[in-house]
Amino acid sequence: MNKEINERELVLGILLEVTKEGQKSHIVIRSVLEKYQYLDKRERAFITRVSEGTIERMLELDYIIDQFSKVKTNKMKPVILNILRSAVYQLKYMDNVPASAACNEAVKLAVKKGFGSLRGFVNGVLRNISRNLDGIPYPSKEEPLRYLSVVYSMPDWIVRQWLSDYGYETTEAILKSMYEEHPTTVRVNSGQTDREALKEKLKREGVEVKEHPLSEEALLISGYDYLGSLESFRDGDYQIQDVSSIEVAKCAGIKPGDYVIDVCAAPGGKALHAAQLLAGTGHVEARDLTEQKVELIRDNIARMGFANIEAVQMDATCFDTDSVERADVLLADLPCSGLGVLAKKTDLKYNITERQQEELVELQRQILGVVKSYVKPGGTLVYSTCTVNKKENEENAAWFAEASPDFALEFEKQTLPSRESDGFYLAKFKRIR
Ligand SMILES: C[S@@+](CC[C@H](N)C(=O)[O-])C[C@H]1O[C@@H](n2cnc3c(N)ncnc32)[C@H](O)[C@@H]1O
Repeated sequence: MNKEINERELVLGILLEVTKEGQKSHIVIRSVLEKYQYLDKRERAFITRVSEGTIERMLELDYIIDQFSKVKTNKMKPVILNILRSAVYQLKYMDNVPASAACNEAVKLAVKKGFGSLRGFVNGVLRNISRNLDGIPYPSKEEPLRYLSVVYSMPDWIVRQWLSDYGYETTEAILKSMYEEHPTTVRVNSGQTDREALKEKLKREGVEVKEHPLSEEALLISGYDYLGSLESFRDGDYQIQDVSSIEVAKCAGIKPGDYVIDVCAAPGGKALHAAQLLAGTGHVEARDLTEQKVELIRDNIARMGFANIEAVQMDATCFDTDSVERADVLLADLPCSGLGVLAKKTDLKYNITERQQEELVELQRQILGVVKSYVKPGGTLVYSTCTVNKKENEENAAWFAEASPDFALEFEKQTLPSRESDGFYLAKFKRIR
């Protein structure tokens, strides 16, 4: 590659943008790969793997560095800290990178970035870690919170909440699943094609494709560059949607001719599924807060080619008199802390706080309190989130049932994150009078 800027320097730039500027990692990585189009496949894969891996394992990497450095990570200059982090990631998790290369390249990069005086420090810390990789003193399992937080690089407050909600074994299973491979799940647009035909079409496009073990409507795809380059995607043969989220429209009991309102619909996964289940009848109103979000829904409607759905800009916290008792089915897939999709959104765990979670619980209650009157007597309300914790999920459903005697909880389901599925929660309510 062009030797003026090498792949480790690009990784450093990505890490600095994510950790210092608070940018989202997948966006920063994508824009670097777009800017440096001339990179070959191997270099692109290296940049993606080291950047994503370093961010994903950041708490563990900092813990390791702190075991071997007199200057602690919270006192280090961001450039040096991020050079060390990505080098330790290569040492610990990338067998195909020789230890000498990880150390030497880190030292060279520190010098190139104007930290020549720290050359000995960077070299010393990394050689020391490299020599002792197999004997790193991790926290003891006797301290489950600290142990799980360091080993799975998860902020304390999230581990504490999961331990309290689900116990040790389940918490560790959730944390482990974050590090398994997660191919993309797509829901087949059955109005237009079927699973067999779509499988063949995807294979012809060079995509690796498997049937989803948990859903007859879904396929697992991988090995593609980006979705927009696939004709099958542009043709609207499928929609990206996790199996857990496919359950929402499925469980809602949608019948031909129904009026469906989705109050938080962008980018449109569940609303489009509802439109598909209506098979050309009825109507879906897919709402979201901003025009920008509504545009995303419109793009997907156009791509999937449904005529029985429209996207509308509307704030779900504001009462809409025209909607009162209008909906046979109301979907309330509300903004949430997203703890069920941390495997896919690597940096979210460092950005979401317990305080924000509390605010989200309030927002969820506020929205539910407003939109419940849009449900017809006898109609259905499905509350869902892509998160994993009782406050936003079971406790909110219990609050809603208590505060709304005209609604009865029919069932609720918490799906925990796993290889095959995101973490997801849904509660189905019937309006009984
Ligand atoms: C979990 S996402 C919805 C995902 C969508 N249901 C799907 O299946 O593709 C939550 C959505 O709520 C929207 N939102 C947040 N606050 C809102 C509000 N006050 N009114 C309407 N939508 C809101 C966000 O813009 C976001 O698109």
